[in-house]
Amino acid sequence: MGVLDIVPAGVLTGDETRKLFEYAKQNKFAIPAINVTSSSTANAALEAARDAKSPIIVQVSQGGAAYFAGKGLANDKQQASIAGAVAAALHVRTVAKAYGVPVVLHSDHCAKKLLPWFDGMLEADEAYFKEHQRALFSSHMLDLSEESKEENIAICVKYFHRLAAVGLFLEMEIGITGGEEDGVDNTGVDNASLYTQPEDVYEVHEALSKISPNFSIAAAFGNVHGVYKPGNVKLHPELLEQHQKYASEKVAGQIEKPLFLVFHGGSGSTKDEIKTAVNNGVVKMNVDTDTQFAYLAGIRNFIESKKDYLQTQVGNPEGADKPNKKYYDPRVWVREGEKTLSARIKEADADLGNVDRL
Ligand SMILES: O=C(CO)COP(=O)(O)O
Ligand SMILES: O=C[C@H](O)COP(=O)(O)O
Ligand SMILES: [Zn+2]
Ligand SMILES: [Zn+2]
Repeated sequence: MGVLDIVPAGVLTGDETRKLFEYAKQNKFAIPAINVTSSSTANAALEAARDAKSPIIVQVSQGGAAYFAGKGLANDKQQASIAGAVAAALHVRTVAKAYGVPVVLHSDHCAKKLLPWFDGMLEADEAYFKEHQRALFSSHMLDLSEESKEENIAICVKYFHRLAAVGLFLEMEIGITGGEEDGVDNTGVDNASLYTQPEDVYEVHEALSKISPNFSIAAAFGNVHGVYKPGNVKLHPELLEQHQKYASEKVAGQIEKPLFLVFHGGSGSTKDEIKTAVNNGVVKMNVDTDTQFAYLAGIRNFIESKKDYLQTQVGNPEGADKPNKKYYDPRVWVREGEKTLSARIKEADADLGNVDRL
């Protein structure tokens, strides 16, 4: 019995996403969520999943989606971020089945000021639903963690009705992820808000579970975006156990771990931290900074080692008349980045226990 006995290959619906997360939680593994910015990075993520024989989450941030559409486009009304998110989704949809793996197609953090981006994606989901009886994406994230708890939950509830109507899964954030995301600078936030309280997590669960079971919670446990030298913010994945216990008691102990939890800021985390998080019901871990660095590594190494083949179109150490086309063709050097990116994703799969899961 494996994941493909539960959900199909290709892009999953919200219901299928929940079934996948339920299976992952029961079997104590989690799925990496990789931020992609192009068809090249998306393909590398799918390739890693195929090689690891595992499901994958492919996601776009607001800035990543704008990049997908093209940095030359205006984005004053989020038009590039909307078009890029749709383009990324259609690309992944078109090729996912060929890789033979289940894919959760997701959008990353959306703060209050970026809601027009969310609205645009949701309109695309609703249009796609009319034609195909399923939404374009599997899932979206709302991140109202900068607002009051009341407003955060109220906005999530409002949107969750609309998401549920077209079978979408929702990820929400309560407590703040430190570091930076989409121009929201959380480097100086108060330390307490980096660690969410069990009562607050349960309040979210209570409000959202009345609408649909298809949601997850990114509760903060000292998470930080980016990789920095060790500082005073410490990751405490052991705190997540309290959220599960508190929620379990509230639902009269019918389920041991009622919550689907999400781990933001996966880059730079230790294997032990990841293991503890997964044991406490984390089903999704976001990795961006480490995969950005991994994509660079293959390209950088290629450019350095082939330096003398990349200065002129004709002429290299093998002869003044030798053509260099097979070195400067982007399919050669970008491919090197795809290989190192794919390798880093497979490392995340191993850390999360997401290997040989099909
Ligand atoms: O949480 C993330 C995306 O939402 C990724 O964080 P890192 O860049 O620290 O891996
Ligand atoms: O939110 C964190 C993700 O790493 C997205 O980052 P980004 O906004 O630079 O694309
Ligand atoms: Zn946030
Ligand atoms: Zn994040």
